[in-house]
Amino acid sequence: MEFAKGHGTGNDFVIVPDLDDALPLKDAQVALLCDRRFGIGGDGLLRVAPAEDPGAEWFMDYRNADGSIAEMCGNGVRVFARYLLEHGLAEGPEVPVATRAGIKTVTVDGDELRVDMGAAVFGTVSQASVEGFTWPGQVVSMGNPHLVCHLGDDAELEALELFHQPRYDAALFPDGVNVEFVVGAAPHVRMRVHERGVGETASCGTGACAVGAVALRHAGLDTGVCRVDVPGGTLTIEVTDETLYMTGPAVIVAEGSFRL
Ligand SMILES: N[C@@H](CCC[C@H](N)C(=O)O)C(=O)O
Repeated sequence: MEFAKGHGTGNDFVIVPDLDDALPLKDAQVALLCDRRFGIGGDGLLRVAPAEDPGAEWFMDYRNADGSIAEMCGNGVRVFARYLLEHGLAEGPEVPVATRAGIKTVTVDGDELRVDMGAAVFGTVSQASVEGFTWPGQVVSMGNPHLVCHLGDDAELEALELFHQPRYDAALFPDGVNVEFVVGAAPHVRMRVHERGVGETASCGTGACAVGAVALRHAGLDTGVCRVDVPGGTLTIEVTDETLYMTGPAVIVAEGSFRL
């Protein structure tokens, strides 16, 4: 089986080209491919399959490292577009990608890629707990679910123990949730994230979108730009009247074959 490996701000993915849609991967196969000791290793897997939607040629079949399906992956869609561009499967500068959360258009922006992610949808206020500490959290949908919690300072963010899934209101999130922990205020915030179906990762694109949108809203801004630092780098979030753009790097680091 051919594969490639890529990452966006340290959020890494196994890429499986399945151009004839002949390789529907089972959960256990995805988990093996993403295993860092027994497989290739990745926070998730991107299967490149033909799109059914006429607005895009390719569908990003995104799976979390545990094999579970998620609606959307912000770093993944940039890495997916980079793969298409490098393999002559798309021409650019605009690359429409079909996802479970609709078509996302990725645009080449110098060395980086900019994605029209669609507007953030704000929900209720809930809470998340880690090791007996509880923070209020803003619910945000970027196609997939997020809970954005603000912490007091950098020391509190550094000290956070994210080996385990933060506790959350399971009635509100029956399918689980990605939890972001943030310090700072717009136009510049820092975050760590615990991803549903993965664990703590070096970055989460949809999480950074949710965090940037919340930071701008806290600053009383309906539109604007917010820099979001993640452990693996920096993503830039721009909120306009119509939509939300995320800009950041995406690189392919390896290609090879794997015995499944
Ligand atoms: N890392 C991703 C998000 C991947 C999906 C997430 N774990 C979920 O289950 O919703 C990103 O860059 O957005």
